[in-house]
Amino acid sequence: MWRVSLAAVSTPIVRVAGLHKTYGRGDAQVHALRGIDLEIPRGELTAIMGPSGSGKSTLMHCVVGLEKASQGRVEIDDKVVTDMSQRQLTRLRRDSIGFIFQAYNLVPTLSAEENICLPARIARRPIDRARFEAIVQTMGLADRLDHRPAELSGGQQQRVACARALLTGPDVVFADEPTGNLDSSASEQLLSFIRASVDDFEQTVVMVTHEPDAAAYADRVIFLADGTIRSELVSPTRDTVLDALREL
Ligand SMILES: Nc1ncnc2c1ncn2[C@@H]1O[C@H](COP(=O)(O)OP(=O)(O)OP(=O)(O)O)[C@@H](O)[C@H]1O
Repeated sequence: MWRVSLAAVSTPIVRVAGLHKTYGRGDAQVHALRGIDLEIPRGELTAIMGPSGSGKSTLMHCVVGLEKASQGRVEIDDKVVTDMSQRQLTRLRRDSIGFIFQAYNLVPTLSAEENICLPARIARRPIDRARFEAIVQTMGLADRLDHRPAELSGGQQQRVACARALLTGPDVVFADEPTGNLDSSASEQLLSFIRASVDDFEQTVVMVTHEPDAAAYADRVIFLADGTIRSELVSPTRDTVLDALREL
């Protein structure tokens, strides 16, 4: 019997159409995004790559409504983000989206466990203990849960940030250079975990990265240059990513 993956048959979780973002006016105007059309499949890891200034962070910020698009439409799970009020955007980010940023944004006075559980507590959701245990075990954080962020290594702090983003099983997790300041072994651990969360929990993850090794963990890579999508790779390897980057 044919097995069809869920990602292949389901509708995209994120749809972007005709997205433009312009900063400033007159001589100081910058066209950060110049008409982006994009669909992010459910249950996949998508990487976004491109040179510095190509619009990667702007794209991610416009998709989650942290920045207001100048033109165009963004939908997340059929909800039109570009039509939402600030209040609706706050609720969307709280209930449906997980974030992993390079600056880990952990609360310094809270323990690792309290940090991981914080978004669930803010959203007044019960903690799924089985999922918590599974995530903490896979992340190798079980013996660090009582530690405050300052008592953890950079890699451990980033894994706490990752566990925090995944605990509630959000519709989609956005990660902005999640391995940016980790050494190679900490990077591999984190990417393996992100990969496992996609494979085992059908989590959807969108990750901005500069690193071909990190992009090779993805199901597909979108390449940006000068605020437009230049190319796309499915089932990337380090070498095919390097080739695509050279052609940008
Ligand atoms: N708040 C802002 N005001 C003015 N210009 C901005 C602002 N944010 C970004 N830009 C400009 O928009 C363009 C795209 O920036 P963006 O940060 O999205 O690029 P990026 O691909 O994420 O770069 P990097 O890889 O260096 O993080 C750049 O030219 C940048 O200078």
